[in-house]
Amino acid sequence: MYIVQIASECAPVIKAGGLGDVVYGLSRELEVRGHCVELILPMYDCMRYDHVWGLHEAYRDLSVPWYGGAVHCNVFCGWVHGQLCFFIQPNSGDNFFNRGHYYGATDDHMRFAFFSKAALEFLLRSNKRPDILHCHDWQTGLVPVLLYEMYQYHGMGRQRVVYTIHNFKHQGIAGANVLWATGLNRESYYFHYDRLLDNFNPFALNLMKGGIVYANYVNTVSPHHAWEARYETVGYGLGHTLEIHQGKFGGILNGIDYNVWNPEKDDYIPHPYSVNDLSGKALNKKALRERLLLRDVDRPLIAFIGRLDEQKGMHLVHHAIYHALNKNAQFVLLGSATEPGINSWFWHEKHFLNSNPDCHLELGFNEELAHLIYAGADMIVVPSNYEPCGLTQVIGLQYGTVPIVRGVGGLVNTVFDRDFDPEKTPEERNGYVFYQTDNHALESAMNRAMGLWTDYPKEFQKLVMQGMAYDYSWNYPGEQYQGVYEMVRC
Ligand SMILES: Nc1ncnc2c1ncn2[C@@H]1O[C@H](COP(=O)(O)OP(=O)(O)O[C@H]2O[C@H](CO)[C@@H](O)[C@H](O)[C@H]2O)[C@@H](O)[C@H]1O
Repeated sequence: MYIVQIASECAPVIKAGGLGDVVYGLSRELEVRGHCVELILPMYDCMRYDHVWGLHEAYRDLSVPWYGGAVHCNVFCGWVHGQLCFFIQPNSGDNFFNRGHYYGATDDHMRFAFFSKAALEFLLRSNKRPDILHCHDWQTGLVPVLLYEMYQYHGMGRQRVVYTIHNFKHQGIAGANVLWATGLNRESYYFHYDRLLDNFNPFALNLMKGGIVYANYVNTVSPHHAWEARYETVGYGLGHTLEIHQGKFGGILNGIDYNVWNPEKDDYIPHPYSVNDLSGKALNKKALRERLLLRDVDRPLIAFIGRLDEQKGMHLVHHAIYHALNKNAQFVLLGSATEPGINSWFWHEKHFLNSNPDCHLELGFNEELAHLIYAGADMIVVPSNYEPCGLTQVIGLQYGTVPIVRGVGGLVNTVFDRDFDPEKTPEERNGYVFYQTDNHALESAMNRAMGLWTDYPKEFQKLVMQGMAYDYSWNYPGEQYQGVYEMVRC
């Protein structure tokens, strides 16, 4: 099959979080399975150009209709660690992708509406006719709308869309100007409950809802979150829309790319190791301590890696730091916040804990340090409020770092409590799970993990090895996506 992924991120060239990992990892897996895969991405000024090989102009002066006129774009082409990618660079006074950041501008809905339109225009003009367009999150929710309402009449009648939702919280709320800019026009047609009208705001369009309504298949990134999105509040108002479209909605658990996340051949860690010989892990712990100026003592080291966002359970992350220190463990946090209140809160904590020899807070985005933390830590906490899939616990398992997670979303599908899991045998369990959102729930899970590390080190090592034995590669999810593509293709 010929598959084109249209997305706002692809690791490592454009990565704000897990979306980038998934777009890259899934594309590689599909290529290994013999499919032809291409990516269309925005050409941001701040992307990691050092991760693109052979960047060259592929299409000059692509004229993208926009409002009554057109925006002229150049399309560049290059390889991101073996993956062929097209980058769209608009030449307009709006400077859509020259903002010094990926997201967070007040006109994000216009930036990505433009990107969706430009991606389709590029496919049309360059005579590319993929079997499948795979779109991700609200940024590309307009692609199936434009395809079905416009582009199918220009010779793209055989293309089918799979739409993957990585986070229901951000839905792309827009006004009528999106319709006039993209040429969809007909306000009264689109401001309709059955189409793009937001389920709660009668004056707004919802781009993610458009993706759900118009795509041929819709999924989120774990089976449990697919259930939660329909029946609990984490669908952020789209539960009823999912209910209406339940026949084409499901959950496919993410994988991780074992060529990127593999302690046996990770270039970012000084001491490779494997489940058969864990001695390198202890050396990485030492290297991590040296790098972050932590003292080298016989204590467990607990980590948190992730966006500092309300989604990730910030009050519990905060409590985990102090509870670990109270219990004579060490704590390392790597994260960045876009929300100013959370940002200043954690900068305050960082200053407060700066001279503590058992704790380090690294505020910012640092891919290389993330690898060393996964390799050097003993445990990783993921106390999320909600979590569509979660990659940090899965990467943790692969690196022999025991996850301590809250039992929500994809965390339920990937982590099985060592002491209490109702379905897994003791030999199949791989971490610790708590359910409530209060400090005591987190403490009880952390205490059980730290207790095992301190009092029963052999048992702890067994748990580490059981976690490393899990296969969370793209192999199985790749097969599932392939099945979905086959189901919807013409
Ligand atoms: N400061 C930092 N420095 C370096 N690396 C950092 C970092 N902060 C995060 N990362 C990395 O970014 C990724 C984050 O993965 P998550 O699963 O937490 O994704 P996120 O919540 O962004 O995305 C959403 O999409 C993904 C993919 O579908 C879902 O798993 C998830 O539940 C959903 O919320 C990991 O690779 C992690 O190592």
